[in-house]
Amino acid sequence: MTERKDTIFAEPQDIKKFEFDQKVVEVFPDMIKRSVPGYTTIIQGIAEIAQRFVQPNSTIYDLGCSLGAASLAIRQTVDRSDCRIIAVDNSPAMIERCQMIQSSYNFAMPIEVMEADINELEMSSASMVILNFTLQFLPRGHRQQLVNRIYDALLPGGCLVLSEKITLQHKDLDEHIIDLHHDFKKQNGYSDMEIAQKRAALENVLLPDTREKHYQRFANAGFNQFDSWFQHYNFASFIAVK
Ligand SMILES: Nc1ncnc2c1ncn2[C@@H]1O[C@H](C[S@+](CC[C@H]([NH3+])C(=O)[O-])CC(=O)[O-])[C@@H](O)[C@H]1O
Ligand SMILES: O=C(O)C(=O)Cc1ccccc1
Repeated sequence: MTERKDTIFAEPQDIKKFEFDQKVVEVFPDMIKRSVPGYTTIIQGIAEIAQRFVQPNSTIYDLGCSLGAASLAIRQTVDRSDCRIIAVDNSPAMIERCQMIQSSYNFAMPIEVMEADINELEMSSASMVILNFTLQFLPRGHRQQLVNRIYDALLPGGCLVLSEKITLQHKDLDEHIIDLHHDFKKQNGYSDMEIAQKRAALENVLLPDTREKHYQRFANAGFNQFDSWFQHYNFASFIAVK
């Protein structure tokens, strides 16, 4: 096994931990597209899934919405005036910019942009809940309770779309896929130094689980229909239906 390049530049304890601050907000659309393989495809897929699952007189929750890319894609394709989107994030900088972006559009479907911790958010009458690369930033001890509460808030036939960075079950294969992800970042213009520093900054901030762990949480919450609908390297999206 060749020496991993990303251990040369950065000692985790020397790098400031990653946070969703104003500096990240300014570069976020570019950053996430260049860092997450398949991000644009996933956003488009969420909009198409919404066309099948959004029910009349219901609510859609976009949890950890950032700038609201998923909410905007849904409003552009479903746009029902009898439904509403509640887009939630606990980053003041993200919420301020998300509010500006969303209010610049004129859709029939209203959106409420809310600064809150999703672990404390009351939810109800949901036909669709989106966790698009958000659960991975919550402490692992909080994840099952959130998935349980999402299940309880969903209407019968409603769905949860969960997109996550994942750890592959087999360590050697996981290492290969991590390298392929880093190659993806390099192809998108990041240097070895930038990749290593981001990896160190995300250490103990972004905590990926295995696919099997996500499936276990779905089943524990009460979902009996769930599977993946997209994967590119160690980035996957799952759908669970109540
Ligand atoms: N406890 C919390 N409560 C609320 N928000 C939180 C919490 N923890 C983290 N966040 C928020 O979750 C988001 C994760 S980014 C989501 C991308 C978006 N979904 C997208 O489809 O573009 C993913 C990424 O950057 O890789 C950030 O905006 C955090 O502030
Ligand atoms: O997992 C990674 O290496 C990332 O860079 C994902 C990511 C993308 C955007 C903000 C934070 C983390």
